[in-house]
Amino acid sequence: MNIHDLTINKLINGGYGLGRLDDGRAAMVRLALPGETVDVRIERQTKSLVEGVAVRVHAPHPRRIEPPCPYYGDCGGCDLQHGDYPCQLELKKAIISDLLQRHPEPAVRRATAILAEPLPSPLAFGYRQRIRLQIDAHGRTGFRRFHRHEIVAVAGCQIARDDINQTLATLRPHPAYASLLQQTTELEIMADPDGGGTVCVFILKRRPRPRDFNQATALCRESEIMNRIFFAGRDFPLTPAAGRDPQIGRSLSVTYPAEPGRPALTLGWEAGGFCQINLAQNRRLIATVVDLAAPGPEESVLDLFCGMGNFSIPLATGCRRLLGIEGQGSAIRSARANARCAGIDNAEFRQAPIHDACTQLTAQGQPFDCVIIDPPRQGAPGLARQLAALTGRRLVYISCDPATLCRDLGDLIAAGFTVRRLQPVDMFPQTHHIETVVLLEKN
Ligand SMILES: C[S@@+](CC[C@H](N)C(=O)[O-])C[C@H]1O[C@@H](n2cnc3c(N)ncnc32)[C@H](O)[C@@H]1O
Repeated sequence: MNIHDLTINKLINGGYGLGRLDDGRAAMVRLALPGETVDVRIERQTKSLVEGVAVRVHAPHPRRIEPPCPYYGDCGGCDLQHGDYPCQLELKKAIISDLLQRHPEPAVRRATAILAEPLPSPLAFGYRQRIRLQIDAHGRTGFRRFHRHEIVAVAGCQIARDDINQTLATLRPHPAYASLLQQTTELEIMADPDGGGTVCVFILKRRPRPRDFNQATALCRESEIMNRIFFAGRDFPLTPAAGRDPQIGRSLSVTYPAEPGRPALTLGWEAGGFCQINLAQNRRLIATVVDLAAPGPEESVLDLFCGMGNFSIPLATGCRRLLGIEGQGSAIRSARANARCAGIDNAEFRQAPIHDACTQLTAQGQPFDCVIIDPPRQGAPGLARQLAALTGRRLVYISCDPATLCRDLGDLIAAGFTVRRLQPVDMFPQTHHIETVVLLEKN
């Protein structure tokens, strides 16, 4: 069933256009823009809510464009490609602003006044450092449809870096590739900027057999751009399968050249481990975090959810002492290696669940001048009081979900913080996702 002539009032978190039906129900509509009048194909509905997708636009937004990707609308990925890039930035700011304004805590609502313009990404397409393709029962590779298990087969991805698309193009005609895909559920292709090529991880249905290793070796020999192949699976760890170099190292790395006021920076991480997806924009994200944290040479810094030391390494060069905490063992190994490579000897990295580590540090009663927190999408529920106890002066919160950020800001304000700066950083062009860096100070 379709809805006709629905007016979209605004875009909300998740990238949905919000409208209201004559019967009073709210309608959340994908692929629409504010102010548009659209026909909607209903995908789900309840007594109070209808969800669907815009199938026809009668009165287009002035910044609506023809999406360049042939899979747009089918693939569940880029849900803002129908707006030009400046329009996407405006919409992302409006989404954060709307969430702040609807918060029950007046101090969160007041923070809307200091919400800065989002920092645009240097690249609006071709920026993703890695993609994860799903493999269907016929050995086709693709991305999932929106909220569906079904796969949309793709030959490439316009938001991925060129070297990733080139890798995919060289793999596709190869019989060894088709054969490996029969045993594969997911394929991750990632760029290794310093290594000058790409790395593939085949997630296998079962433990690898000698024939799989032979096929991986054949693929590496044929492809000029792919440096290394790994196998991984549910019941076995990341396993080197083939590589140009007989010593198949696990690390990938990026080097950012020196800029005025910022020394050169090399960051490495292990294949399959976390790194920010948009490496060019990551340089700006790091600069934003360092500028807001502004650690003095006599200050101590606590970096929670530190990963491979993305913020810890540049922060440690400007402070007396840094402690980084992170749950993933491979990330901690990389953080220690990154510190060694940068000649840093004032940073310590501990592998621990964040809540446990915060409880322990709070009990020790030694606050840090500055605390950095970069949690996953779920945010940091239940940590506000501990963060208040652990923070001497400044807290820098890096968030990839404005809804959980606003919830946590309410708790942090109640725990004794004031919001001083709110800087969105666009790490994910063409999608509704937005990173926000927030500076809070202890009252
Ligand atoms: C958004 S990433 C940020 C990593 C790093 N700050 C960066 O910029 O690359 C979140 C990190 O938190 C880690 N993590 C998630 N939940 C955790 C938990 N409960 N305890 C410890 N670490 C956790 C993940 O392994 C991941 O490295």
